[in-house]
Amino acid sequence: MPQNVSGVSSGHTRRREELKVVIVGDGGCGKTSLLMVYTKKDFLEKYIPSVFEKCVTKVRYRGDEFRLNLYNTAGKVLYTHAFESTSALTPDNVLIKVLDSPEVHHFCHGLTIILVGCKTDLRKDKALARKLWSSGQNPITYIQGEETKRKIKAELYLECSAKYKENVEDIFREATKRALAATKKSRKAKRRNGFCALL
Ligand SMILES: Nc1nc2c(ncn2[C@@H]2O[C@H](COP(=O)(O)OP(=O)(O)OP(=O)(O)O)[C@@H](O)[C@H]2O)c(=O)[nH]1
Repeated sequence: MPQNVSGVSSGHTRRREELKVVIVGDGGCGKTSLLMVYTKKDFLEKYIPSVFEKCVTKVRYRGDEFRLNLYNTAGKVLYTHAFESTSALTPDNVLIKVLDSPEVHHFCHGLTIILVGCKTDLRKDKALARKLWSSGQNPITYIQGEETKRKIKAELYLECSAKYKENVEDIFREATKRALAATKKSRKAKRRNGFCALL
């Protein structure tokens, strides 16, 4: 979610971009860990259910620096959208939860959605796989993740393991890239609309 603020940099007045990323997903699916590893390079094994939190970090993209406002929502209530790639959660559940999520409607209406499959390392966990099989379930595959992305009209499906710090940076780089592209698009549309209104 892009926002603009004025800033002064290197003696020149220039527009500094602020971007907003809201993370929603099931309780315990790994949202806080994803944020902690990205912002503090720190992974906690212990599960502490979170309440709504905000943190701010800076990100560099194509030589420019942007402010990333990161919002972590409480999973118990139910964008980057996260789900655990090995949980009982099926892609259809994701679809329903995403579309029904008040956070999505409140924060992300009309904006870029990235679906994230978390804890991919657990796909290799044999004990967990047995547990899932015994209840007739399977870990979610990459293909299922991609299908869900199409269903929910997300722009992108990415997978990560916060525990092993795999693909974490990529998620926020993609979020930055796509938020910037969305800003550009909406500015163009506004300019077009403004021109029409004057006529
Ligand atoms: N194996 C593995 N465990 C993870 C990973 N990411 C998070 N966990 C564990 O999963 C548990 C829940 O992670 P959180 O990041 O707190 O989950 P959350 O989505 O923020 O949960 P809520 O605060 O309830 O919304 C913790 O015990 C983490 O250590 C991962 O990539 N791999």
